[in-house]
Amino acid sequence: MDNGEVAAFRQVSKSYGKVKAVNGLDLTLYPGQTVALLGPNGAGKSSSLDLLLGLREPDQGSVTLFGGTPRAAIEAGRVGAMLQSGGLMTDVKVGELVKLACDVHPRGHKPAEVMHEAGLEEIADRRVDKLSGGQEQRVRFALAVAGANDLIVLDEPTTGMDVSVRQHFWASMRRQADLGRTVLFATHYLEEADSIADRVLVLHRGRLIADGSSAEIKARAGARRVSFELHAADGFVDDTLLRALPGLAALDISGPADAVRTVRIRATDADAVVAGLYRAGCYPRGLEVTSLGLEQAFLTITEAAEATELAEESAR
Ligand SMILES: Nc1ncnc2c1ncn2[C@@H]1O[C@H](COP(=O)(O)OP(=O)(O)OP(=O)(O)O)[C@@H](O)[C@H]1O
Repeated sequence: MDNGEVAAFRQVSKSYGKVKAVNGLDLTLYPGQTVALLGPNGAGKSSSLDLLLGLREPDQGSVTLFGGTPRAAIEAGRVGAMLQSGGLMTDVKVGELVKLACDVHPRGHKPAEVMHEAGLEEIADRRVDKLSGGQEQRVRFALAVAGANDLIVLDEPTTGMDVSVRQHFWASMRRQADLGRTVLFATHYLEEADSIADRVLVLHRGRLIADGSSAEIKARAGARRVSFELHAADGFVDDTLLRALPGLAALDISGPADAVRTVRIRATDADAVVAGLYRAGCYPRGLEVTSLGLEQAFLTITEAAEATELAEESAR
C-alpha cells in the first residue's frame, strides 16, 4: 500500500559480528527530495543503502519502500540504483547493456534517450570491460536511470568522474528531482551535498546524528565565525561579558589584556553576537563575519559525536 512515503526506516539495526553498522535508524524520505547521506568512513552509509534496497535484511526494525517491501518496489520498477559494489556485465558493448537495461525495466525509457542522458553515445560500441573508471561510472548512471524510477539511490556516484562529467551528472539528477523523483546519494564530497541536496543526513557509527537542510546543519554546528580586535585603549572588556554573548558556540581570545586582543567566535547566530557586543557597550575593531562551509560543520558535528561516544564508553 502506497502511503505517500518513499522510504521508511523504523528503528533499524544491522550488525556484522561486534560492529554495529546501523544502529536504531529512524528515517522517512518523501517524494521530490534530494537527500545527501554523509558520514566518515565506516559510518554505515553503504550498509543503510543496502538495507534500503533489500540487499541485506535488518537484525531489528523494518525498512519499507512505497509502503511495501524493498523487493516489491524494485520488481515494480520504482527504484534505480548506482552502487559501488557489483561488477558490470563484461562481454557486452555499452550500447547493448543500456538497451538491455531499458528493455527489462517495467517502465523503461528509450535506449537512445538514456545513452544521451548519460553522455555515452561516443562509446556505444566500446566493450564494458574496456572502460575507464569515469566511463564505467557513467554506464552505472545510465543503468540507474534506464526507466522511470520514483527513487534513485546513488552510492558515491561521482567518484572518478572529471569535472565536466560531474556537472552534467548533477544537472541530470536535478532534472530527475524536478520530475518529482527522490534522489538519495551517499558522498564524501561535501560541496556536492551543499549545492545539490535539499536535505542532508549525517551518520556516525550507524546513528543518525544530523538531519536537516545544509543551512540548518551549518547553523547547528555553529558554522559562522565572528572575529574582531579589542584594543585596551578603547576600554577594558570583561571576558565574562564575551562568554555571555547570545548566539555564541565557541570563543577564543588571544593577546595581552593591556594591549590588543584578537577574539574569534564560532556563532550559531552571528547577528545576535554582533548585536550583543554593541548592546554591552563593546566597540570592536576590524569586525568580520564569515560563513563556514558544510565541511567545517560536518567535522564539528562528527567530532562532537565522537567525543560523546568516547565519554559514554569510558563511563560504562
Ligand atoms: N560485509 C561486512 N562484513 C563485516 N563488516 C562489515 C561488512 N560491511 C560493512 N561492515 C562494517 O560495517 C561498518 C559500516 O560500513 P559501511 O560500508 O556501511 O560504511 P560507509 O559509511 O559506507 O563507509 P565508507 O565511507 O568507507 O564507504 C564498518 O565498520 C564496516 O567495516
